[in-house]
Amino acid sequence: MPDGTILIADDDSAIRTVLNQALGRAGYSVRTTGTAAGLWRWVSAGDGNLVITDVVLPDENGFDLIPRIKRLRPDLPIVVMSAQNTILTAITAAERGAFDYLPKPFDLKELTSVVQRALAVPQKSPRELAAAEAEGEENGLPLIGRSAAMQEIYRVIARLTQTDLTVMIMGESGTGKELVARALHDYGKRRHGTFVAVNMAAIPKELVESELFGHERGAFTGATNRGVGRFEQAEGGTLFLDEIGDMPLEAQTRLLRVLQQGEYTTVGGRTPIKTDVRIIAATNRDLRQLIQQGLFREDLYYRLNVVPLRLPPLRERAEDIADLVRHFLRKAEEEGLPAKHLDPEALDLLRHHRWPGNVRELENLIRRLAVLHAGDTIPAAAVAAELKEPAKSSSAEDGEEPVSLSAAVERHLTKYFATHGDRLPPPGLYDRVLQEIERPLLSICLAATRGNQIRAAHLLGLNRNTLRKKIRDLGLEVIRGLKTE
Ligand SMILES: Nc1ncnc2c1ncn2[C@@H]1O[C@H](COP(=O)(O)OP(=O)(O)OP(=O)(O)O)[C@@H](O)[C@H]1O
Repeated sequence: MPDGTILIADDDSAIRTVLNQALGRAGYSVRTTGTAAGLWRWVSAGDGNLVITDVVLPDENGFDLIPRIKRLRPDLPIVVMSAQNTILTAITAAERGAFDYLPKPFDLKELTSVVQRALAVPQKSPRELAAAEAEGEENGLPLIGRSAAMQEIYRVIARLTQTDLTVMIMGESGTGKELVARALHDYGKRRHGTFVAVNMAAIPKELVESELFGHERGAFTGATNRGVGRFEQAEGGTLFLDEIGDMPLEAQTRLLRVLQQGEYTTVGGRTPIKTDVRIIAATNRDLRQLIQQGLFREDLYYRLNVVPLRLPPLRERAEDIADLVRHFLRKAEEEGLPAKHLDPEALDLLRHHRWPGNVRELENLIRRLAVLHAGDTIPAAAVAAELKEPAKSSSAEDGEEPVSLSAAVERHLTKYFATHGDRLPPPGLYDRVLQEIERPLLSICLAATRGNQIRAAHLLGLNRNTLRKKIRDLGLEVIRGLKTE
């Protein structure tokens, strides 16, 4: 039979009754009150082994009460319940020293298991009471969505704010992986350090190592100066490695060393450099499959996957769509567009869409509707037309197949430039980019003509000798009869 007295503060008498019964049945003795003053009286008298409190109480905000309780009784665990289910509620609860946070409505089984854990773990002394952001102010929220799936994400983020653990964020493109990584940084211990994001897929493979670890002067052709790597930039802060599955094997080995020994060497350098960087990785690919194919190191996978966080696709949390739409419409308004809202039927259409490009696709669609639609209520027909519309110029952003080659190249290059922040990419970009395009262009044409160079030259509109030279320069393998017709 578990023992311990649980003090419950909630102004809703129905909730008090339900909790009283559920925890009483589980064997605890329970005392309930509808006010902060009632709770404070018990706590200051030394009663109770655990507090469960609502945030909004008639006489005081639960969040203001927590630090006082913690000062008086640092070991008394506090569980916060709230119907204001935003990321800030979860984080504020963690910052104020709450043991856990339960978004309302919650499952009673979940409550009992939180209670068991809280009573089993000896509480730490109160943590730094960081100034909490104004609660419930949706405008400033980094992540929108109150679905159960997002609540779970917020709780994990809140638990991680006091740690430096390596996190692996998994999720389809556009689900908000980078946003979560930023939230982990912005609300964590390293928030005063720099957040550096690098997209592995956007950097030419041969440059990944120097990009991450920096290079010495003369380390390779074109390295006329010492190059500062992303690790150095992120010192004391967080390094976000996006699309980690695209990291070449040699760079993986260097990264593993950082995670094992906390040090690295620059490209062309010999002296190991100590580093203090928190790593957050993200992927939209199945890393286990890449491991099986020999493309990803298993030992690195385990080092990165200390805390796995799976971001659900938007189609699995359709209940978040209304909040997201409101958020994006408000953003459009802030950008100077007239205020608009969506007709309920239009919203329904959005709830039933599959969203292959996830939140990014929704964001772009709302922006398009806000720009293109004249009236202040956007009707279902306008949404239906947009959803039916095949790719438009911004659909590459939506995570669907890009419309045109130039749109795809533009998207790729924009990402590539963005990964350099204020700096410019290494010189020689023109030739590198053209080669990247030339290579698939030639190999696809050669495959289509079953390696017949005369036909391939004709298809390309190139002189045969020019094609032959390009094949040689690019080191392409030409296999005859590659493609069966
Ligand atoms: N929960 C959310 N609330 C508000 N905006 C969101 C949310 N999730 C994603 N977004 C927005 O959607 C867009 C895509 O998000 P983000 O870049 O974080 O996704 P991602 O998973 O990292 O994508 P990719 O895998 O393509 O890099 C961004 O503009 C981001 O602001």
